[in-house]
Amino acid sequence: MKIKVCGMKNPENILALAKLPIDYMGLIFYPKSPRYIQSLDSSVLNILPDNIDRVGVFVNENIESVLEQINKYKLSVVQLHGSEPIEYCSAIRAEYPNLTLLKAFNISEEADFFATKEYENVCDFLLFDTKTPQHGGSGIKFDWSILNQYKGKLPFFLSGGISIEDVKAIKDISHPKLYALDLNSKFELEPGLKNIELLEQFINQLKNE
Ligand SMILES: O=C(O)c1ccccc1NCC(=O)[C@H](O)[C@H](O)COP(=O)(O)O
Repeated sequence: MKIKVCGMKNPENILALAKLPIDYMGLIFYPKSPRYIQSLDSSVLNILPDNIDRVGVFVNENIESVLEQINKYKLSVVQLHGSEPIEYCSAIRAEYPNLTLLKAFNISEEADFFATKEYENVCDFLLFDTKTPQHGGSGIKFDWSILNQYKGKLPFFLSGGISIEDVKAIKDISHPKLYALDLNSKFELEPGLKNIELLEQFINQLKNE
């Protein structure tokens, strides 16, 4: 199972996180988020090893700005966390054919999976997060039993309030399309500052115990 840690913005914290066996590091380009990276110097990311993908998280951002940030931060993954339509995804895909596109869906009931179907041909992954007004970073879990109703072809990231307490429940999920876990606010000392030891503990419990 792959691991994404989202909402990084502190240079020392990024440096420390880069030493953990994670697969994706998320940077939030949404000004209303307390994890908004604002003016992070992009050279801070030079220390990231090649095996950690840089994910840019955007919420209904204008496409020009997304393209600009892809260039500036050398993003290899774009996570669209708002209500971006198919055409929006296609426009980004047309500019960056090799970019990995991740479309987030806020889930509260089975019917929320219906809308994922039309994204199958333009995105690489889905991300299922909890439905809340602030789009993401809520620290709230949705009912994971609903996942059984997801029959789509794209693999997904599981997101929304995942904590160290959830290791067993995660190991019990047998969905064939579960690809990665997305960790965020339940591993923070403050918004945007991760507790590296707690993350390490989670990863060890998930992978070794
Ligand atoms: O984290 C945020 O502040 C955020 C705000 C607006 C849109 C997306 C945001 N985060 C994106 C993520 O991928 C988070 O990891 C995901 O929402 C889960 O967060 P959490 O519930 O805190 O584990």
